[in-house]
Amino acid sequence: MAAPLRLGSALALVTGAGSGIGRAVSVRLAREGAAVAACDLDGAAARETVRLLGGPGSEKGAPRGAHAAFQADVSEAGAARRLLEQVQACFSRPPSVVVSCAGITRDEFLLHMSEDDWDKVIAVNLKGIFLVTQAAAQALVSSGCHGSIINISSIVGKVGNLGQTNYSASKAGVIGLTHTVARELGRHGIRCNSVLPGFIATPMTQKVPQKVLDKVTGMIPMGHLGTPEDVADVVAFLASGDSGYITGASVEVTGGLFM
Ligand SMILES: CCCCCCCCCCCCC[C@@H](O)CC(=O)SCCNC(=O)CCNC(=O)[C@H](O)C(C)(C)COP(=O)(O)OP(=O)(O)OC[C@H]1O[C@@H](n2cnc3c(N)ncnc32)[C@H](O)[C@@H]1OP(=O)(O)O
Ligand SMILES: NC(=O)c1ccc[n+]([C@@H]2O[C@H](COP(=O)([O-])OP(=O)(O)OC[C@H]3O[C@@H](n4cnc5c(N)ncnc54)[C@H](O)[C@@H]3O)[C@@H](O)[C@H]2O)c1
Repeated sequence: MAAPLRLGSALALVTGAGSGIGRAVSVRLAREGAAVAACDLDGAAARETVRLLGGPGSEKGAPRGAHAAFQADVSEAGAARRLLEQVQACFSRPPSVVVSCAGITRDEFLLHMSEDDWDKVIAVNLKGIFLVTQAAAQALVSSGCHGSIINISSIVGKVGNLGQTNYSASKAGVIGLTHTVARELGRHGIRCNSVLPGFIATPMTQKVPQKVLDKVTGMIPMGHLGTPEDVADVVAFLASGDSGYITGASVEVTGGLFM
C-alpha cells in the first residue's frame, strides 16, 4: 500500500544518505512527498541515492521540489555550515525535516582502544550531529519556520556494548543532546527526537564478527535483524505531523532487544 503523502510540503535534509539507514530514510521521505537533500561524506553515494529518488543529482540548481545531493563531512564545522547554506541556496528555504544518520564505528576493547579511534567516532557521531543540528536550527529559528529534527542514536547508547566504548558514548551523547535541543527549541515549534535502532542489516553491521552476530541475534525476541526500512518507517512518523506532540523522545527499533 502506498505511503500517505504526509510530507508534501517538506524539505528534508538527510545526512549519511549514501548508504544503509540514511538511504532508506531518503527513499521513504521522498515517497511521502518530501523534497530530499541527500548529504554524505561520499558524494557519489549521495548522488546515487538521489538517482534512486528519481530526481536530478546536481548539487546546484535543482528546481524547487526536486531532490539534490550534497557532499559534506558533518564532523567539520565549516562543512556543516556550508552544507546548510548550499541547501538553502538550492531550495530557497531551510530544511523543515533534518535526519542525522551519518555515523561510523571504530570498534575495539577499552584496553586497546586508541585515542584516534575515540576521537574520530565522537567527532562524527556526536559532534557531527551537534554541528548539523545547530546550523539547521539557526536557519529555522531565524526564518520563523517550524521543524522536526530526528537524530539516529543506537540501543547501545542505552545499554553499552562490548568493544564500543567510543561508539556507545557517542550514542548516549546523542540522546542527551536530543533532550536538550527538545527543551530549548520546543517554543520555536521545532521538535527533536532520537531513534535507537538495534542490529540493522547494513554495511555497518557487515563488519561485525559472525560469532557476535549469531550471539546477539539469538537474544532478539523477534529473532532476526531489522532492516533499514524498519527504521525509516519510524523516522517518517517522527518527521510528520502524526507525531506533532512528540519531542524529546527516544524510540527503540530493536525487535525487542534490550527492551
Ligand atoms: C552475552 C552477549 C551480550 C550481547 C550484547 C551485544 C549487544 C550488541 C547490540 C548491538 C546493536 C546495535 C549496534 C549498532 O549501533 C550498530 C553497530 O554498532 S554495529 C557494530 C557493533 N559492534 C560490536 O558489537 C563489536 C563486535 N566485536 C568486535 O568487533 C571485535 O570483537 C573487537 C571488539 C574488535 C575485538 O576483536 P578481537 O579479535 O580482539 O576479539 P574477538 O572478536 O575474538 O572477541 C573476543 C570475545 O569477545 C566476544 N565479543 C566481542 N564483541 C562482542 C559483543 N559485542 N557482544 C558479545 N560478545 C562479544 C567474542 O564473541 C569473543 O568471544 P569468545 O572468546 O567466546 O569467542
Ligand atoms: N546498522 C545498525 O545496526 C545501526 C544500529 C543503530 C544505529 N545505527 C546508526 O545508524 C546510522 C546509519 O548507519 P548505517 O547502518 O546505515 O551505516 P552505513 O555505514 O551503511 O551508512 C553510514 C553513512 O554515513 C556516511 N558518513 C560517515 N561519516 C560521515 C561524515 N563524517 N559525514 C557525512 N557522512 C558520513 C557514510 O559515508 C555512510 O554513507 C549511523 O549513525 C549508525 O551509528 C546503525
